[in-house]
Amino acid sequence: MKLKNPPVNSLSLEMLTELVINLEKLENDKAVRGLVLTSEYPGIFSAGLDLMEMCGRNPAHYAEYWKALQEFWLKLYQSSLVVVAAINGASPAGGCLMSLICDYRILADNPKYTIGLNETLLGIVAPFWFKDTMVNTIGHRASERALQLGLLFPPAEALQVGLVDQVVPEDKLQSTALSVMAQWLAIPDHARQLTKTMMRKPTVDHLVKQRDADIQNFVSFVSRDSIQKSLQMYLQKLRQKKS
Ligand SMILES: CCCCC/C=C\C/C=C\CC/C=C/CC(=O)SCCNC(=O)CCNC(=O)[C@H](O)C(C)(C)COP(=O)(O)OP(=O)(O)OC[C@H]1O[C@@H](n2cnc3c(N)ncnc32)[C@H](O)[C@@H]1OP(=O)(O)O
Repeated sequence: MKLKNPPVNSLSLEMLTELVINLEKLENDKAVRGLVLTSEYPGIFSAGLDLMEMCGRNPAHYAEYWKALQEFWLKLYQSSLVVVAAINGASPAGGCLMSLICDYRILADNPKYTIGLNETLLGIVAPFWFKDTMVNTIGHRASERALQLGLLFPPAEALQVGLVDQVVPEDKLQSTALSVMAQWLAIPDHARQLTKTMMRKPTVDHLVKQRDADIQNFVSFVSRDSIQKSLQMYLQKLRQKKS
């Protein structure tokens, strides 16, 4: 599956909705057992959540957006397919989250392709289920440091901390993803799927129990004037970078 939402594959409401529909189609197709997630645009895997969905909108919109993001996370995290992320570009915040919920992550070796949950740099806070997903991958201490500092790791550091499973030359990314997929598909589906469900259930249950409260938290947090100001300033900085 190739992410395709120019210019930076930000996760807009429309993009999240399409991703969920496509995932459902693949899940229901008996001929499909695995999925490689990559970007149509080498250089950018995904810029994460679409900041335009979180700026200057009304509470009903924020609630709808957050629910769509939860839905996407729940679908992909619980997918019965083998999901391999072939990360061919920068992968900040929601882009990193999307990689973390795959079964295996391969990052192309390019110093520009940084990955991490950098929410604090925007003056916002990664919600508990982003944090849980990261802790499940790299452990508590490394997550605490990475989350507080909003670290974006270049490939060698991402590998060292365990945020990705492999770093490979850019021209070997897709072929490596296919050989990793072959290795995972050699395991009987039912045994692998039950194991995945068992490993992920506590994290899934945590969000499912708190879903409505989490939406309310997001809406009231993002509606604050101070948060709106931080997001606007961040967007301005991104735009000024060009000039
Ligand atoms: C205790 C209480 C707790 C309560 C908690 C409750 C709830 C939690 C609340 C909030 C949590 C919300 C979580 C958010 C997670 C996120 O994902 S936020 C998004 C973070 N993303 C980023 O920081 C990435 C920003 N982008 C970049 O760094 C770069 O764009 C890039 C991806 C590295 C690409 O660089 P490049 O040089 O190629 O492109 P440009 O920078 O020139 O960008 C082109 C164009 O795209 C716009 N843009 C970039 N990123 C985004 C984005 N994420 N959303 C929307 N638009 C984006 C950029 O502004 C440019 O636009 P243009 O100038 O109009 O062309």
